[in-house]
Amino acid sequence: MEQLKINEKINVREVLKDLDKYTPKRRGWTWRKKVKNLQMGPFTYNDCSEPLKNSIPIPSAAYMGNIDPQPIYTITTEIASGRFEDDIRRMRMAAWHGADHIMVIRTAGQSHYDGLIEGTPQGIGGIPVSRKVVRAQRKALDLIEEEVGRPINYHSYVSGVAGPDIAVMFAEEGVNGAHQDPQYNVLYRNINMIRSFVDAAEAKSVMTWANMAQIDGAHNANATARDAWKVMPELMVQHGINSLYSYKVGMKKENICLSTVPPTAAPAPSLKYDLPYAVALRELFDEYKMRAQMNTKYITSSSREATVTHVLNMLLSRLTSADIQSTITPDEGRNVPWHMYNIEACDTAKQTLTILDSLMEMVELRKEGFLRDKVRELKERAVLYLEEIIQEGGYFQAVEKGFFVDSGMYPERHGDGIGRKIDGGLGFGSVFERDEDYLAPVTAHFGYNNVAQYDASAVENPSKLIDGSTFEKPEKIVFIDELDESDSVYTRLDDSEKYRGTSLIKPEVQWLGDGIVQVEVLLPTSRRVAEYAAIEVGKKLGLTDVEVIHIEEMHPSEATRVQLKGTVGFDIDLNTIVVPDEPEVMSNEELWEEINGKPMKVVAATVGEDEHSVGMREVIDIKHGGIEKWGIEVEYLGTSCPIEKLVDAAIEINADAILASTIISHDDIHYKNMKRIHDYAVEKGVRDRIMICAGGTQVTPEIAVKYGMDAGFGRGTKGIHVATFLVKRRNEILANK
Ligand SMILES: Cc1ncc(COP(=O)(O)O)c(/C=N\CC[C@H](N)C(=O)O)c1O
Repeated sequence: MEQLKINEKINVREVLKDLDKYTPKRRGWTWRKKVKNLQMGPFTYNDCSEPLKNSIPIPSAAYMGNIDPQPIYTITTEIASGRFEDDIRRMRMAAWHGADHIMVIRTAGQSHYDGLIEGTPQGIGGIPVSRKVVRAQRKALDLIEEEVGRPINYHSYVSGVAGPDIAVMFAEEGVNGAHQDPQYNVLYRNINMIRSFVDAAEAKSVMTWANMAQIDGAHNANATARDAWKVMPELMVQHGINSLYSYKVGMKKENICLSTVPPTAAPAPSLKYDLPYAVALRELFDEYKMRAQMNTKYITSSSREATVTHVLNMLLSRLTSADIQSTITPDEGRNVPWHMYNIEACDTAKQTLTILDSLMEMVELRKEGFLRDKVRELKERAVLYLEEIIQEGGYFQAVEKGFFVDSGMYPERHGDGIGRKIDGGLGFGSVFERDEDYLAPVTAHFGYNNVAQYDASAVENPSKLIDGSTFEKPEKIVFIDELDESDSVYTRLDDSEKYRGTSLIKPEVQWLGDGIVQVEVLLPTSRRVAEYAAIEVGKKLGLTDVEVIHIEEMHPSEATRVQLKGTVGFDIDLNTIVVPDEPEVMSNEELWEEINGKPMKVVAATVGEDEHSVGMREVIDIKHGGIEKWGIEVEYLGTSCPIEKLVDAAIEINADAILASTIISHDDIHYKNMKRIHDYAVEKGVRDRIMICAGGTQVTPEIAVKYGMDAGFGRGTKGIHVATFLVKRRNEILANK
């Protein structure tokens, strides 16, 4: 499949073609490459990695030459709408916004499938992670990483009763990272603990062969505990159990990532809890990688609140360390995350980590006092907890006794932990001791394997007995296409075909053509009433399936803020839309020649009671690419300039044009001022020989003209746009004389 074209959408049908012949370009995890003293624009960065070939910077980059610095941390976004074909589109968006770790949430309950899922059925809250889905998404990511110019790590979960099967499939398919932690099976999926640990050894052995990065499941205790900060001691023990088990299976420490979440959020005094914990963890596990996940427990339907929490989570990462910064979408508390919120999460991570560049060159953590006392206390609690587990006979016994996720902070116990039976849970009784003559002629197999009985020279390479396993001979992989002719990507593509490659588009939040929009209203009534009044607003707007997704009191009786979602019943036909051409601009040479040939004078000011000056200065000053650059003579009258003074000055110096900056738009004062300038110039009898332009962030050009301007300039206007207009309009006036 040829490279992606920036101005063309990814063609999912193309991606699906010849999937049975696709083999992964590489295996294993790719870390970002640090660039020491990275120069971007006028700035030097110390904690950044190589810039991208193509990307979308945060909006304020517009003030700084559109630079888009990439922090050194890998940035994760979790994508799983249930339709992998739409997730591919979102992956492309996220990659352009700086994500290089795409984590795919699995369909509800996939941990309980005792085997692989095949084909491309639609998922619930995630996608059924099947070989075909993995292959299609990895193939799409090959194209997307080419487009942005940075390797992208593809990641999902090796958990559940089919863990080893999934690990093998991931290894065959070039998956780059996965969650693998037997404790997750035991505590959160009630899978038998013997089965879980035996499977984990196999799965980890395979992941090691594939050089995959592993993320553990400790973050689940944060999310599950009554009070997340109470499980800090046990979390360190959980990390230790999975990390050491992985290491003993043969996994390299640099591929073992501890999944650590700041345990609290406001209104708790968070850093008093989160910082000591983060320091203690990193001191105990300094040989391993840190996968910092943002807090998902104390997240509500307020995307603003989630974003603030996540920004401070990244301050914590910078104050301590992180190798992977996993983002949580700010709408996680109210939806199956939508496209735009995955992108917001990526931008929040990139923006915050960039702001905090070089932080630890300027601050250091105190070596005595509260922080150190708490760090020590947490370590002591963790060691005591581990000692008691050993006293009780080990991990399995401790789980049986409900040691884990107890709501008391160890050694305080409330007896309400998650208890699991050694002889219980899914898969109990399914583990058998291998016979004397047990043989599995495969690669990366864990444990006893009597290869020598057939060929002593093959002991280190059992698959030699069958001339290579699927790891050595990918052509031996059996690729199963679809199992269900109705529930597959093809039926879904057919259903939404009319929005592919036609002139029809529809608003969407997660799936092409889903028609869902979000509306924000503020209603001058109480919360309870506003909830129902907002739904009426949605219905009167013609929306169906109207639901309130966030509601917030401004005051018990004065007002309530409501965000709702609903579905539109219409398509937009792009053939019926008039899209004005981009304002063309003249070249430097053309402008210099024009102004040299016919000098031009303008009078400029910010009008009315308005002190904003930055915009106008950018349009005027040479160093910002302003109109003086081409020799236009400017008389700048400053800010809060009366209309009459502006026009009188233009008359006095016989100016060719007036430039009025109108930033404040309250009660449409900007348009009212435009009309006053026009009317006063008419009254003075000079309107036909002086061009009048108005500009400002809230100015809509078409409306400015309606209020008597020759031209209006909105957000993002540059000097060259204004200079081009003035020269062209003056030539028109001269031609008509
Ligand atoms: C160790 C482990 N295995 C499997 C799963 C999920 O597996 P199911 O298919 O059973 O849902 C999880 C869940 N957490 C991952 C999402 C979180 N937001 C994260 O980024 O880590 C897990 O932690």
